[in-house]
Amino acid sequence: MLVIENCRLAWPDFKAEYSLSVAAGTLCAVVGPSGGGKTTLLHMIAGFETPDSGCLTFAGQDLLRLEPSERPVAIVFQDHNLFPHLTAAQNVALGLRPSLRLSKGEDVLVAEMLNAVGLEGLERRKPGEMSGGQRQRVALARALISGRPLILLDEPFSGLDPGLRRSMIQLVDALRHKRPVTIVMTIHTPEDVADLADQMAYVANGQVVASGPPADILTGPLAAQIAASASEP
Ligand SMILES: Nc1ncnc2c1ncn2[C@@H]1O[C@H](COP(=O)(O)OP(=O)(O)OP(=O)(O)O)[C@@H](O)[C@H]1O
Repeated sequence: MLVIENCRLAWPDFKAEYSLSVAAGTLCAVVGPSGGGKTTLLHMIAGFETPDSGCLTFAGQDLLRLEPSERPVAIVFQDHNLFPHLTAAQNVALGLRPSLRLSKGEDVLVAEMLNAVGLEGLERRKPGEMSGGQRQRVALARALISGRPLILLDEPFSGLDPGLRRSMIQLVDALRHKRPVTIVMTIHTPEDVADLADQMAYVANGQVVASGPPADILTGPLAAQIAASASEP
């Protein structure tokens, strides 16, 4: 279980106080208006931002005592942060061994992960030789192969066309059923994830205003606001 309790952050122009619980092995979609604090929430979980007060635990472990690199967290950003001079296989392998010195068994794991995300045959391509969707698959594979149990996806598929976006979300859903991971994903298009997410959290003005089953959130009192934020450019 990921538990965030009254975690406060304050900048001159933005104040946040987050409280949210996400059950282990579930997919939580974070929605809400632009500037509402979705990315900041993920950055805080990953350790890029430190709350002034509050509690943040995962599987009972106090994450606030850990450096970002020590946290059981892998994060995928919208711009996916791939290394342009490395092949798809090497970019994925970084999630396993930052030195890229892989054992034979680890080579096999990388190949299996590339297959799992539908990139068989493209192992030797560099990011510049792949489509946006293929690059996102590499970034996803790198996060998943890290073996870290908490995966944070920050608008990972928003640059893709609607059909590809939906199929990437289905891929995330399929992969999480193969290996138990807890996923928190920010998304601008709640309808893409409504039938797959276990939980939806609406974040606005630096707070989790509501959280629950997607059907309840999408048809509840916030329905109009969620629809409005989904139609923002
Ligand atoms: N390091 C920082 N210092 C000061 N302000 C920051 C910092 N990081 C984020 N903010 C502010 O926090 C607010 C929330 O930003 P955030 O990126 O979390 O929103 P968001 O909901 O993810 O928006 P979007 O949907 O547009 O990506 C913004 O006003 C932003 O300017």
